Amino acid sequence: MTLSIEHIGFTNFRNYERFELNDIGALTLFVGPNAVGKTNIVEGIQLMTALSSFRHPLIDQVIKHGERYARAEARVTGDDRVLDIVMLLESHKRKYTLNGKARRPADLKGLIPSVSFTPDDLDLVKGSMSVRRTAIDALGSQLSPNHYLIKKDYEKVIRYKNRLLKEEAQVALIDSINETLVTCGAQLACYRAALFAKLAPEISRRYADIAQGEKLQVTYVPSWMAPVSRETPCGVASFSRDEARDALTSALEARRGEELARRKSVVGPHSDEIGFYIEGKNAGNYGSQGQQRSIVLACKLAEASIIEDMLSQKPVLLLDDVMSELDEHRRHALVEFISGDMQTFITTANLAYFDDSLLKNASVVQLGEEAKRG
Ligand SMILES: Nc1ncnc2c1ncn2[C@@H]1O[C@H](COP(=O)(O)OP(=O)(O)OP(=O)(O)O)[C@@H](O)[C@H]1O
Repeated sequence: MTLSIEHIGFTNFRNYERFELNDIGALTLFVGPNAVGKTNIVEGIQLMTALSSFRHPLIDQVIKHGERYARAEARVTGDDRVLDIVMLLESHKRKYTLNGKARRPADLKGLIPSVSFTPDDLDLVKGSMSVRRTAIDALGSQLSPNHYLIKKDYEKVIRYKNRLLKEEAQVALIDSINETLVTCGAQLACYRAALFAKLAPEISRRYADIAQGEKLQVTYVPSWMAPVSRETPCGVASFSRDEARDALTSALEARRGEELARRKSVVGPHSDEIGFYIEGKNAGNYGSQGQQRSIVLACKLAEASIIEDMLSQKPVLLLDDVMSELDEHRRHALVEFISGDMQTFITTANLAYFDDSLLKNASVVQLGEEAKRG
């Protein structure tokens, strides 16, 4: 399956009153000064493909100041198919249609997946554990609507449980919510573990290519085994759903007193641990900036290959101002990847980062003052 985006249009989206792009090819470069709206375009495309934004905005933040609604449309074509996807943001709600029919985000996930790479992605290695958990669930959600739905259910359960703990509700009530937590928590942990089993070796392989054979290990430790020492890697855990249910149930019982005392839920996938280790050392604590950047790049390339493998659909690549973050060698690795046949959108303030061989195959969209005014 080879679907690609042929047209995008935004109305009242961020700083754009109207932005439109037609006859989109394999590689598009958006060039312009700071604050002109380059990232806003990438965000719009991400909301139409991954159906999420790396900025995690509230709906109202995306609607142009002073307007009531925002609308984005994308025409996706390929394999004799024409898909018109529309997203409407209004009254704190986000609604999608596909060829005129209302669709839930879960129905559209994976249809035209995307991989984004932004300067904030460095937090994947340096940032808190929650950044890594969010990233794995965002990928899982594109690969499987069930991963997305279970994650949403789990988030609801954990919010409710935390409220009960905060209000010092009866223990019986907390025990009963724990039963639901075990059902969706075990399932979510299984989805994550299955995804890591594919992703971790691919990230390590990509990293070795970028970093001249250096050994990177990616680890996944479910909450019932955590906390573990972050000083030594302990692989990717593997378990069946029943094993996950039993382990989660036991851990919740064992740490019930702690949860009541701290008035906060401490066991469950929201406490799973994900780590990167270079030659056995925690890359978040000991990796150089260059090594951390290589890990992020390896993650992104691995993500793209896993999506293609699992969905038989190449993802759209969204690269927001990352060339300036990478040195010559890593830029080269990325450009080689781009030069494959994945549809790619890149933003930059400086075309000098791109060599002529790339530019001659690209369509360059100059964004200027008129874009700023919409
Ligand atoms: N809801 C909104 N309504 C109107 N304007 C908005 C809205 N949200 C963001 N903006 C404007 O969008 C602009 C920023 O756009 P964007 O982040 O895409 O810039 P950029 O071109 O990527 O800049 P840089 O190169 O500095 O990262 C800012 O001027 C900001 O005020």
